[in-house]
Order: sequence, then structure tokens, then C-alpha cells
Amino acid sequence: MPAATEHPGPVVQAEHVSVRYGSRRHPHDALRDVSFQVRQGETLAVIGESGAGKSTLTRVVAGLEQPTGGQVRINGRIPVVRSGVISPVQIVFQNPLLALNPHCSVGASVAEPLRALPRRARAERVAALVDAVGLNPRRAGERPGAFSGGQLQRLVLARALAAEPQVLICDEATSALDVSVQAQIVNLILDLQATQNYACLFVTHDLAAARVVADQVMVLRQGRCLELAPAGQFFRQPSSDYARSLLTLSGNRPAHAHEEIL
Ligand SMILES: Nc1ncnc2c1ncn2[C@@H]1O[C@H](COP(=O)(O)OP(=O)(O)OP(=O)(O)O)[C@@H](O)[C@H]1O
Repeated sequence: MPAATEHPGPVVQAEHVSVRYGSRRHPHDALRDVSFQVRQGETLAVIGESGAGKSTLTRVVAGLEQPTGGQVRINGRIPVVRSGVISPVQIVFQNPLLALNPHCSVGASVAEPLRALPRRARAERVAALVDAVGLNPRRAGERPGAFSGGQLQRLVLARALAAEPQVLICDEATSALDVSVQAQIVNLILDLQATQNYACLFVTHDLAAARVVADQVMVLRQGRCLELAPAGQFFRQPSSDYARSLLTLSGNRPAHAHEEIL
């Protein structure tokens, strides 16, 4: 089912978001005046080196943390995590083994957001979700230990989709996987977006993956948005020296104007 939205504007609206840690005498700005928008069915790749503020941004968009300045709205509402309420923002983290309970069947984990459904409908939905991420629904009774890293990340995605998210945050979701499996998961995230229509924040160090998934690219550095641009423009002609050097160092050199990209 496509992600529901009654809100006519962008799904994610971040306006002048700042997050300050530390004390008054020794403040540390993890995010400074960051603004962006992500529409339904679109992906924003968030790129930045370690400490740039990517995880802080993820937490603020998910409502796990409130900003000290500015605001984030998800379909017009300030996100707040409440126990027992399924969040419209779902996060897929780097390590799928940590995300799934090793003592439960993977089917039970996928079913977590579906507690309100009657038993039979829940089992049918779990089977459909496991199938949608490319695994055999007959394996839903097995424990996480019986699956590979890539298969586990597929199951984490299935659980996120069970919540029918309006926003999916992939926080380095492919970084811990083998290179060949990374490509499969990136393609799966894209394929599922085509049917589920979620807005996606794709947080990554991997510029090659960003190039595949992104509609927009944002470069964070020391908590600031150094660059925010449509993906085609960013990969063709980044505006900052920093982004240019990131592209060159990663082997994703900026394309010449006459070259086809994407
Ligand atoms: N709870 C906290 N208290 C104090 N400082 C924090 C806190 N969380 C993050 N920071 C600091 O804020 C800055 C941004 O951290 P953040 O984890 O968002 O960066 P990141 O881009 O996700 O880095 P990485 O790629 O290494 O995960 C860092 O300097 C970090 O040390």
C-alpha cells in the first residue's frame, strides 16, 4: 500500500534545524541551521564524513530527539516517538543482526508493527512482506541465525515496511554488507519505493550508492549543510571544493558536461 499522506506539501520539511550539545560554556553544535525538503517517492542522499552530524539528523527526523533550534515536520506534524504508537518514520540501521531479536522467529519480528491485526491477517501480511523483499515466506519461522547478512537486512526492510512508513531512513544500511549484496539491497530499496512511495533519507559514505538512489544530495560538514542539490547537478558539477574532492577520492569523479550520468 502506498505511504499515506493527506498533506499536500513535502513529506519531510526541515527548517533551520540546529542541535547543540555540551554545556553553555562549552557548546558543541552537531547541526547548524540545516534546511531541506523531501517529497513522497523521492530520496535525499545525506553524505558526510564521520562526525558531520548525519546520525543526529536521523534522530531528529525520526522524532527520537528534538532540535534545539528550528523544526522538522513529517507531513506537517512534528515527529515525536511515543510508546505503543507506530512511527511514520522507520529506520534501517547498519547492522541487521542487532535489529532483530535472535530468540524470536524472523516472522515474529516482521510482525511487530502489525499487532493490531487479527492473527490470520497478520500471518498473511508477514508472508506478503517477506515475499516482497525476495525471501521465501516459508522461512518466516526460522531464527535470525539461519540467514545471511543480506537476507537479514531484507527482513529488517520487511519489518520497516510493515509499519507502512511515510519516511524510510536508511542509515548506512548497506555499509556492513558484501559489495555484491550492497547493490541488491540498494536496488531493493529503490524497487520497494516505487510501490510503497515512501520518502527516503539515504545516509551513506558510499557515493556510488548515493548516485544510484538519490534525487537530491546533501553534503553535511561539521554540522552545516555545505551543499544541497539535485543529484544530476551534484554529480555533474558539485559546487564546493569539498564535495569535488569527496567525489574524486571515491572514484566518482565529477562528470564532464557532455557525459551522461545516472
Ligand atoms: N549525545 C551527544 N552528546 C554530545 N555530543 C554528541 C552527541 N551525539 C553526537 N555528538 C557529537 O555531534 C557531532 C555529530 O555526531 P553524529 O553522530 O551525528 O555524526 P555522524 O555524521 O553520524 O558520524 P558517524 O558517521 O561517525 O556516525 C559529533 O561531533 C559528535 O561527537
